[in-house]
Amino acid sequence: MNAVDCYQNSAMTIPLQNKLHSADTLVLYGETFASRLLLGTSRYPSPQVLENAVRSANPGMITVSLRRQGSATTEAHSGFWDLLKKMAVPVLPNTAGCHSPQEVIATAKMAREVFETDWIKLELIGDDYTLQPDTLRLVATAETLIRDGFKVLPYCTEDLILCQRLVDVGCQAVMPWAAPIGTGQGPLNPYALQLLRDRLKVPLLVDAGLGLPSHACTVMEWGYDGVLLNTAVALADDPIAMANAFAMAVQAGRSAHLSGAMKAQVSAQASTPLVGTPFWHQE
Ligand SMILES: CC(=O)[C@@H](O)[C@H](O)COP(=O)(O)O
Repeated sequence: MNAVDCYQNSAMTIPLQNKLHSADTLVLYGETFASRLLLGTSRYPSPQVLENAVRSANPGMITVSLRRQGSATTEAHSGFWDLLKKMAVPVLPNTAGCHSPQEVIATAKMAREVFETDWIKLELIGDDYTLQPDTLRLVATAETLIRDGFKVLPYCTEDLILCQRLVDVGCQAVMPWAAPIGTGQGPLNPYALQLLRDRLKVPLLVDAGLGLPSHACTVMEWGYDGVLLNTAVALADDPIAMANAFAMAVQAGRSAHLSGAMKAQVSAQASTPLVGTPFWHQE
């Protein structure tokens, strides 16, 4: 028995009856990832802080904007590409800043060459003020990319039918927002996000708008498979500590989800056992 298989304190060692939690990993398009937290690489105070935050979070993937970072061939940006390679975390290129399907497709193809990966986070912006995705053109764009061999992770709203259509055209995972990018407001529409989780069987990751570890923990408790976030870590006073806090929150939420939470009760239920009945037995 190893350390993962048991719970220990000074008085006793308790074998875990269910090993599900230790074996639990994020699987997307048949690939397994080390963590359910995906992290963005923008807006950090310095490359060193970015590197340390990534090490602190140990994310499953880091997402990178080809358009925002510029070409790896220009001297100004080559340090960033070197840093990405040094961190040795799988890269998820994104199409941030693209406003048309044509821009998205050209950017995705360029990213595939630069990063030598078929993964793409599909961002097709429909409104510059809210950075809301262009929901009307998203599905067809995703379909084009999938036909071209990309593993598409679409950033979308929490609309059930939109997400269903993305799955219908071949997206094996969907990434609804919690709130507009960079706002840190947390899940603004818990009803729709939970409904989505109930209705769709594919992996779902919340992408954008998370501001606190508790937001990440909450969506993981709902059964979301992962989260993608950037601003909440990059703009924290201590991004390295915050990266770790998010990593722990994601794990806590996942573990709580797998553990089966009690049902909330309307009225008080005595938790102090009656004499002679220390355990509750289901009939
Ligand atoms: C980096 C990236 O991909 C963002 O566009 C993403 O949506 C994260 O959003 P937040 O910065 O709100 O976490």
